[in-house]
Amino acid sequence: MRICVAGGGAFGTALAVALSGEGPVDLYVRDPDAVRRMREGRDSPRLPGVSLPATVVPDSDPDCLRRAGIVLLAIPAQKLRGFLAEHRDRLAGKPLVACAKGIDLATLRGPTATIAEGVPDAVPAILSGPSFAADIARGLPTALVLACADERAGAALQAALSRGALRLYRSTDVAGVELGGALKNVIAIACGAAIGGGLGESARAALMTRGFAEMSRLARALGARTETLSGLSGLGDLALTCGSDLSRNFRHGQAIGRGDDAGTAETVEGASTARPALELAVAHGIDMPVTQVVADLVAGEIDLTGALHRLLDRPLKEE
Ligand SMILES: NC(=O)C1=CN([C@@H]2O[C@H](COP(=O)(O)OP(=O)(O)OC[C@H]3O[C@@H](n4cnc5c(N)ncnc54)[C@H](O)[C@@H]3O)[C@@H](O)[C@H]2O)C=CC1
Ligand SMILES: O=C(CO)COP(=O)(O)O
Repeated sequence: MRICVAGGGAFGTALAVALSGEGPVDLYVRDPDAVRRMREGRDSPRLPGVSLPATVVPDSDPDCLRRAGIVLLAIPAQKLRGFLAEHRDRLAGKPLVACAKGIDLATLRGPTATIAEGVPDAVPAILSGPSFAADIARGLPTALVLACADERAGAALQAALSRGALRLYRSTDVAGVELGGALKNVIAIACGAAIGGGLGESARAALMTRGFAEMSRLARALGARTETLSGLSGLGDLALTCGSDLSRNFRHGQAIGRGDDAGTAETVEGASTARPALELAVAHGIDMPVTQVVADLVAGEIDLTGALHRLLDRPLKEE
């Protein structure tokens, strides 16, 4: 079955490379100049040092989406709704695997609900878990989780998308897998800010642990299973992203913590997910102090000192 990866950024390109060992994989990239450069140089500026196998087929003709039996959507969370609206007819009836980690700012929906609304007859699924694009592209061992509400479709996708070093677990807990991936990015910004601001490793561990507690509270309130959050998309990805400056979310936080200009050039999903996560928390009566602080830090409404006081001055409580 022909696979098409939509989105020629770091993750989409890495997935196309990893999946291309068993036959050609189309990589839909909307910019024809970028496609020409990828075809000529067999590389991508988003993945320095990685060469694209001949079986990765960059294509700016969106009809490659129509030809595919499975489409992986490596499009950032805030761009997914627009992408689906533009290509709705080409995507109709297919399994669509969202690879984004975020919550839509305008609708407060995760990627699979965005797919269900945008392409009602598609089979929505989500792929998430600890994985830097550069690791996947180099064929380093990676374990991810693929969640699909339809158990049979999920098992078929798991089989079709697993490769030697790319090991996919499956789940039917779509909400848990989506929220694990989306919310950990927010906590990674908090950890980056702590490290960038010189607050120390103990502060990072505290933020990871209390951050995980609030991620789990919100996910449970939204129908997720608690054990999903303790899995790859949740605790696993939290450990990766909060502990490494290969993470863009972590680096964004580091810049904020140092008082530098954090910039807007890179995709930093946690910066746009903090606010909608908070709106969902308020709607469900859930306390998310770390997420609140990140939303305000990212918006420039408080600085690191203000954030620190906010968290430390909270009333003492049971763990
Ligand atoms: N980079 C990584 O290591 C990982 C990224 N992810 C997730 O994957 C998603 C994408 O991330 P990256 O690829 O790293 O970001 P990126 O910024 O490198 O690439 C995003 C790509 O999406 C394309 N795009 C945006 N709107 C589009 C549209 N309407 N039509 C066609 N293409 C469009 C952009 O042109 C760009 O090439 C994010 O949600 C991220 O959290 C997940 C795991 C690992
Ligand atoms: O999601 C990721 C790793 O699992 C990538 O993290 P960043 O988007 O923070 O770089």
